[in-house]
Amino acid sequence: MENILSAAQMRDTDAHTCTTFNLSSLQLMEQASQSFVKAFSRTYPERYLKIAVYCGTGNNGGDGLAIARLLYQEGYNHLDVKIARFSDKSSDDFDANLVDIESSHIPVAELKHAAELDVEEAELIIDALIGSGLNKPLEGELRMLVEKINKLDKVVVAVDIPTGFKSEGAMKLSDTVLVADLVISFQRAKVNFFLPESAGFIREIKVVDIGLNEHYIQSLQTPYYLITQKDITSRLKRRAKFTHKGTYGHALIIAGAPKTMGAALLSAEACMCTGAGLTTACVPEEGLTALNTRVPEVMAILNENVNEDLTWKTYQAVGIGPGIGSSPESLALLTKTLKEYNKPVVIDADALNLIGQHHELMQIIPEGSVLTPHVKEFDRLFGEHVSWWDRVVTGIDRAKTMGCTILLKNQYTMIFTRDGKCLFNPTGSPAMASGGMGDVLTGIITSFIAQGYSPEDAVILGAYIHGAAGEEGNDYVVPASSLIKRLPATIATNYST
Ligand SMILES: NC(=O)C1=CN([C@@H]2O[C@H](COP(=O)(O)OP(=O)(O)OC[C@H]3O[C@@H](n4cnc5c(N)ncnc54)[C@H](OP(=O)(O)O)[C@@H]3O)[C@@H](O)[C@H]2O)[C@@H](O)CC1
Ligand SMILES: Nc1ncnc2c1ncn2[C@@H]1O[C@H](COP(=O)(O)OP(=O)(O)O)[C@@H](O)[C@H]1O
Ligand SMILES: [K+]
Repeated sequence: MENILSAAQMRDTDAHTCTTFNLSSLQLMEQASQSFVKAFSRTYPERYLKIAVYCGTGNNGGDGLAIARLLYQEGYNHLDVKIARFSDKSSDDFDANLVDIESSHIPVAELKHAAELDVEEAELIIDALIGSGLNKPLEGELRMLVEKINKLDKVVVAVDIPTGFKSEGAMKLSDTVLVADLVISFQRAKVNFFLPESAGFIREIKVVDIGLNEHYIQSLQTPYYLITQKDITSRLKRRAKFTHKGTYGHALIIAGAPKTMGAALLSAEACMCTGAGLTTACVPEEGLTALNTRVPEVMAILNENVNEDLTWKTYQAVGIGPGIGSSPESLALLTKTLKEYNKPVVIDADALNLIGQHHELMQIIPEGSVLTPHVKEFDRLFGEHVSWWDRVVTGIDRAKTMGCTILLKNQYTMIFTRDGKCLFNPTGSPAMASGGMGDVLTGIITSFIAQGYSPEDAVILGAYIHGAAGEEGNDYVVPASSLIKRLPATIATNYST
């Protein structure tokens, strides 16, 4: 997994890299600027583009000056630099790059006040006003300048971080940020890039290697990690020769009510398609014909017969919740499951809402269980939150105190682990934003647990494979039932070779 660093850790890495690689900070700035220019010219290869580079007077501004010089050398000759000099302070590396640019052919203008910005002829603006050095919300002249640039409606490419955007900590949609079409960010994505509030400020992100000391970065402690494909290939086990259905576990999916049988069908079919050796669905009698017709591979237990027909030790994994509703019978079935199945349970949807209404059930959730809320279910369980950052804080805390893995669904689904980490899943697509998708995820995770993966590994694999299957084909929308059909192939392509 890739660890995600705070702004302070990035600064620390910057200094450490200079020492260990025997580089000056100015040389590191040059490296960072070269990496930016390489990525920029791939995205915007037209050399006739009119570009304005807006620079602050810190190191982000220093990068901006070096980038302007390098772009000019690359043939981007319709380019000018505007320096927002709203204070007397400037960094040494900014000053050094200013000397270089002043001896070039690039026009440089200094703005002492935001009001001095009149017309902007450039089609594209490079934002090098402030990066990771933001120390308070934008105010005064800089805020006015950013608001003015936002109104120009130009294409904006941010250096490292958009001006005004915090690397970490709670964000508000009302914050003033220079809205970026593209952020070319240095070495690591920043935590807040993965939270939904960023959508209002950032359209696309590219992370470029600027040659920081990776060995050192990986030694840094952080709760935030990004899951990579390697984490999946290293976890997924092949189906070996001579194995049989008994090798891959028996999963029980407790789901569905007369009017929401689809949830049970989706969840049970996803469980089967993810590779559980056997899948049984516990459903109401009204759903039996649908189940037998739609997924003949899946066996059934009827809700009304659980007391006679259900033997817990038959099942290596249990998932409960999709479409069970909130009836007293569902509450009783949930309570029975949590009390009697003394191994981890995958708890989703209505089961989470029932726990939200009957908080005493929290106490009997088996150790190591998996909770898979979407945002509303998360808030019903743990209280209202005003920002996604606050949910991250709560998720980390609750997963530790409950001894459970909590998966909070989103574009970048967050997985809170029992040892206090927050893992971001990179796969998935807005094509997946349609009903039934979460029911499929429950089936997938339950299936991986039945096959012998630890609950945490099952959640990591489940979130990644679910998202990867949703991305395939780049479709406008992926109905949940179509995603299920892709699962066997998606899993196969993620095996290590
Ligand atoms: N780490 C790395 O790996 C590498 C980092 N590099 C680059 O360095 C960047 C970080 O540079 P940095 O630390 O100098 O901070 P930076 O973003 O220029 O901002 C500081 C300036 O902003 C000002 N300021 C702050 N908040 C403000 C506000 N609300 N409103 C108004 N002003 C405000 C602050 O003023 P002050 O508050 O101190 O008066 C100061 O002048 C990083 O993003 C990357 O681009 C690469 O070159 C090499 C590798
Ligand atoms: N924009 C998106 N990007 C990535 N994944 C998404 C997106 N929208 C939805 N999903 C995924 O689809 C699933 C939706 O789950 P949920 O809201 O519980 O659906 P339902 O209750 O209809 O089954 C989650 O796993 C979520 O991560
Ligand atoms: K910036």
